[in-house]
Amino acid sequence: MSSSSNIVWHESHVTKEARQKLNQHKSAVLWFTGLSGSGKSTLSVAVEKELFEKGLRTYRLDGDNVRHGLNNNLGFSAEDRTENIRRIGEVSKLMVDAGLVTLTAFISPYQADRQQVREILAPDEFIEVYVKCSLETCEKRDPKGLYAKARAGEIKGFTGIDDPYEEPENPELTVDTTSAGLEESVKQILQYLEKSGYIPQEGAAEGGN
Ligand SMILES: Nc1ncnc2c1ncn2[C@@H]1O[C@H](COP(=O)(O)OS(=O)(=O)O)[C@@H](OP(=O)(O)O)[C@H]1O
Ligand SMILES: Nc1ncnc2c1ncn2[C@@H]1O[C@H](COP(=O)(O)OP(=O)(O)O)[C@@H](O)[C@H]1O
Repeated sequence: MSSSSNIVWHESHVTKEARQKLNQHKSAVLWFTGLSGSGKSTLSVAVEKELFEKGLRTYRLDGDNVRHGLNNNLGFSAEDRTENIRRIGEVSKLMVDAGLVTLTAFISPYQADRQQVREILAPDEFIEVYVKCSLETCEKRDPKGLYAKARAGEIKGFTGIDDPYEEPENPELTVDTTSAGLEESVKQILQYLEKSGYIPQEGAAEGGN
């Protein structure tokens, strides 16, 4: 809920549609959600690289550039996670307005918070990608050694250990990284984006009808 009053939205002459036309592609958010270690960062980096090389205008938001800056006053309580996701949702919306394909990589453990982000965007602007991975596999990977710390009681309220993760109810896409390798998962996401008209079909003639 906004606490500001007497604020009037100032329309820009350069619209989102004009920016999309200039960029020659739709703008949207690819919202990666999943447990720590499921592969959100790895996948978003790899997918962004592919999109960038195809000539799309992209930007990636993840913990390093958000929790160390914009959200450096937030921790991991339920309230702080909700505020974290709310701000990231609003920043993503601005980026979509700027014509970018935006990729976000946050645990975003609560269904209601993800739904809230979905609702501030148009239906085809929010693509929820559930990076599904068993806790057992995430814990085995433990790329930052945080599961070991959580199990040892050195981190309290760690997602999947003693804090909840609510699985997406109706994601646009689920990639199961327990069984699939990185290349296969990237391919699955790119195929979805092609099929849904966000990027040109592989092999389609350039400038064709
Ligand atoms: N308590 C607790 N629970 C979960 N994760 C923790 C915690 N403390 C620190 N970390 C590290 O912070 C990263 C998750 O930050 P997010 O901003 O994605 O979290 S959230 O969406 O607000 O829940 C997460 O990074 P990823 O491993 O990339 O998911 C962890 O490295
Ligand atoms: N299919 C896959 N997709 C993404 N990462 C994978 C996959 N298979 C194995 N991995 C590995 O899992 C780890 C995931 O770590 P990371 O991307 O930091 O996860 P998160 O951002 O969700 O915490 C990396 O070491 C990555 O190489």
